[in-house]
Amino acid sequence: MSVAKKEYKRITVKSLGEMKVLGEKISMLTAYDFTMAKILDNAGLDVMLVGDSASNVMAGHETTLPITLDQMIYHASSVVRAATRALVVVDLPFGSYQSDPKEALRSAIRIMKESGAHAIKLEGGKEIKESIKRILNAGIPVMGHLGLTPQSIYKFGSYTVRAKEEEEAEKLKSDAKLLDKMGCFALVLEKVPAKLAKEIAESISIPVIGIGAGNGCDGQVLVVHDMLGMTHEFNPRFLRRYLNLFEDMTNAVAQYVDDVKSKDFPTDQEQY
Ligand SMILES: Nc1nc(=O)c2c([nH]1)NC[C@@H]1CN(c3ccc(C(=O)N[C@@H](CCC(=O)O)C(=O)O)cc3)CN21
Ligand SMILES: CC(C)C(=O)C(=O)O
Ligand SMILES: [Mg+2]
Repeated sequence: MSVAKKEYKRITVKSLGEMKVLGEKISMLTAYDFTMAKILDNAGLDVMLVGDSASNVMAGHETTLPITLDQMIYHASSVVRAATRALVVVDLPFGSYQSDPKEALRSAIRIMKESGAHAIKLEGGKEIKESIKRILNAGIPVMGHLGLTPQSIYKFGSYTVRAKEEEEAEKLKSDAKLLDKMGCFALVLEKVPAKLAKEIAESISIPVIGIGAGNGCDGQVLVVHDMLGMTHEFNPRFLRRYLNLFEDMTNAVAQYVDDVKSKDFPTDQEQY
């Protein structure tokens, strides 16, 4: 069966729902800064996620927990300035929404107001139901995130595959249905069995965007520095590397160091 491919001038949360219906897979990557976001937007990426993985990738922290709301807004505003077509979604960082629904809404409003982003994402299901409701009631589009939820790493103790056991799988399915029913526009499923992710994608109306969740999802997301091969020590099975930039950039910088030391750079043509 062939499906009509639609050209989108600007991706909206509605476009993603249409893509699911048309069977057009959704492409999403993280973005944390203007220059990278320009490249992603220009390349035709559908969704740019200002992930709290900036805590690891940008700031060098071990986990996503330390990054602050102010820091997320700084990254998000840089990405928003680069986006002409892509939808920009921003992670609510750890500690900015778990206390109570009012705090969650305040944090979401700050992101929308101060960065100009189009939507927010937060981790969790039933436990944060009231917070999600409040944010949705304010007219802010919400993307869910279930499965491996890195903000709860100390509860689980490792980054292993989630929902392999029946009980956790049932909770995941019911959380996914809840997020769909409440009116979230999409859902990220991280590191869960492909069969389960496919079953969920087929049983809910909103797009399911997977990371390590198999090809039955309605879209895929990766951390951009991982797929470009800049983070050479991060090697999960779900990661496909499209470049080996760690190596290429190391060689380029080493060459520059050599050229400066050997006085090869700058030449007459490279000075005034
Ligand atoms: N660079 C980067 N990429 C990511 O995908 C990412 C981050 N940072 N930071 C926040 C979260 C953490 N994420 C993770 C972290 C670890 C694995 C993982 O598979 N780790 C091990 C296996 C761990 C285990 O099985 O115990 C691996 O194979 O590398 C997956 C996603 C996804 N996010
Ligand atoms: C891996 C994606 C889904 C994420 O939440 C992040 O980059 O923070
Ligand atoms: Mg995140």
